Amino acid sequence: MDWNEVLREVCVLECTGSPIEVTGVQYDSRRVVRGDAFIAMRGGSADGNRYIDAVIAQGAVAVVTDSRDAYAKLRREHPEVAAALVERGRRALAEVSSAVMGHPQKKLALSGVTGTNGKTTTAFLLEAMLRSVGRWCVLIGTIETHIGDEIRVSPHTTPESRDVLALFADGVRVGASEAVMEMSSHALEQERVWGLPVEVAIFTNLTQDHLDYHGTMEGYFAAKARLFDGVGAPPPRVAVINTDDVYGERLAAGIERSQVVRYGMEGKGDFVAQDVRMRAGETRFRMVTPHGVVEMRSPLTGRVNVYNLLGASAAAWARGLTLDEIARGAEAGTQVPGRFEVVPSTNDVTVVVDYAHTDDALRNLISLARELVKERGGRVITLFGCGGDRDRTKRPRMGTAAGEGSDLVVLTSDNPRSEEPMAIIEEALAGVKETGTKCIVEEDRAEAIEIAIRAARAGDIVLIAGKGHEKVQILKGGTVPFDDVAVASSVLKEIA
Ligand SMILES: CC(=O)N[C@H]1[C@@H](OP(=O)(O)OP(=O)(O)OC[C@H]2O[C@@H](n3ccc(=O)[nH]c3=O)[C@H](O)[C@@H]2O)O[C@H](CO)[C@@H](O)[C@@H]1O[C@H](C)C(=O)N[C@@H](C)C(=O)N[C@H](CCC(=O)O)C(=O)O
Ligand SMILES: Nc1ncnc2c1ncn2[C@@H]1O[C@H](COP(=O)(O)OP(=O)(O)OP(=O)(O)O)[C@@H](O)[C@H]1O
Ligand SMILES: N[C@H](CCC[C@H](N)C(=O)O)C(=O)O
Ligand SMILES: [Mg+2]
Repeated sequence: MDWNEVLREVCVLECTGSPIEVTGVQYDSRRVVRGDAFIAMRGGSADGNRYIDAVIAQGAVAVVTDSRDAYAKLRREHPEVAAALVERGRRALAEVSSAVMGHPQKKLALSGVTGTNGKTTTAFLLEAMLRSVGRWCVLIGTIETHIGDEIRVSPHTTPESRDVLALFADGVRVGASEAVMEMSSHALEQERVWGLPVEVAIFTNLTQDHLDYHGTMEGYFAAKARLFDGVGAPPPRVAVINTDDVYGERLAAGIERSQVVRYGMEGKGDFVAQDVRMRAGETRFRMVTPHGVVEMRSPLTGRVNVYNLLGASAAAWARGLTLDEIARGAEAGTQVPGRFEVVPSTNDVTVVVDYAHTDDALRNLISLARELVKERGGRVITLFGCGGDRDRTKRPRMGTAAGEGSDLVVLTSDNPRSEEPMAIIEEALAGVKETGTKCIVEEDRAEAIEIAIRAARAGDIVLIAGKGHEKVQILKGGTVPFDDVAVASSVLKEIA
């Protein structure tokens, strides 16, 4: 595409260079090939401007930067390359990518999901509902990316705008008409979603996480709330909000330019669940809405999934589905990998792998487990760890949450990343100790899983929390394959 045409759509402060053709866009020097435009972005650990010489050597024909120094150097040393100076690199990345890729975001109806917990599950459910009426979707989120029937690995929950737009373009090529995307607080803050026209925005809840990045709960809330203002795009047409959540209620009260649809279980919303009946592998409830009442049935387990079903249903309604279609789609929504996933076994111990990695999620998970073992008089054994290079203040809180509801806690590692595993464990242990619950510490996660399962008696439930679908353990020395379900499964076979 003609570079001057591209620049017409970008907020440019200054530019130089003769007309050229660009064939692609990259923000990571390692991915640049001949004919690309490179957008240099300054980040927390690297500076794209440092790679400008390298990308030119690799064949980049245009370079965009928000650094005046880098721009001046470019003009001096590489006059043959088209250069543009912009206010903000990430915004330019979205604008350039959109122009080069032919604005794929305009060809899809986009639903965006944000909140601390439940984004992945809600997105999967909404996709299932849309698919059940024959609409082809692009799904972007933590576990995997779907382009219609094709499944790809997700490097991030919410990728950079360039990658989102490339996935949208692939979706359009295979006939997708809808996109469903998780929008993490990191992505909203960094404007990875700049210029995406969100049709329906969903807010699931807000509880403590990621304070290492956002500083305070107010900062974290402000990042999530940006989805509802529109990030380089108009506000969403419909805002679907869990108003049982205090932050959700605050958010809803401040919205003026979108249609607000409230959901919850406490009777005051538009989409409300009544008469909830739950057991392992099945949840039923009556969904009362301004448009009628429908019986809902889902293979997902637990109260948190009632919320996820309500949010997805309200969004599906906003996308034009009838209540009967929504109920059929909910029934078709299958197990989300690593979310209350029961490990198959012939033992009379139930082992569940779940992605709970905040104190709120742990509390919900443990109270659900407690309800399930109540009748058979079983105990709840909870295994967890806390991520390294992530919010340290949530560690003791997670410890307390695990200790309060469980009969036995097994404390271990969960992606220590650059940190010392035992130092993370100590911080979480302080929280468990406050509760007085017995706690076994075992740094090695595979050993810890074995200890937890071997400690269980008939009728008990073992919760393996924090890693869910993840297939690796990230350690200082490198990343190694690791799969909670596979490890638990082999222990269960050994003791069968
Ligand atoms: C804190 C955070 O969000 N960091 C992300 C962010 O980093 P950054 O802006 O600091 O960028 P940087 O790594 O310093 O690099 C600056 C620029 O130099 C470029 N570069 C860098 C090296 C090189 O050799 N060549 C090169 O061109 C990079 O591509 C980038 O354009 O942008 C980078 C490029 O996209 C991401 O890789 C990086 O994710 C890091 C690894 C990360 O761990 N992110 C997590 C916290 C995250 O984003 N998580 C949320 C979900 C959280 C949840 O599930 O609750 C997510 O949306 O995935
Ligand atoms: N609506 C909810 N409210 C509270 N907790 C929930 C809810 N839905 C799921 N959970 C808990 O949170 C865990 C993660 O769920 P899910 O993956 O759907 O959330 P997420 O917001 O996508 O998380 P992440 O930000 O890490 O990608 C689940 O395994 C479960 O323990
Ligand atoms: N995607 C989230 C949750 C990861 C959960 C846990 N497994 C961890 O590594 O902390 C994050 O990157 O913070
Ligand atoms: Mg997710």
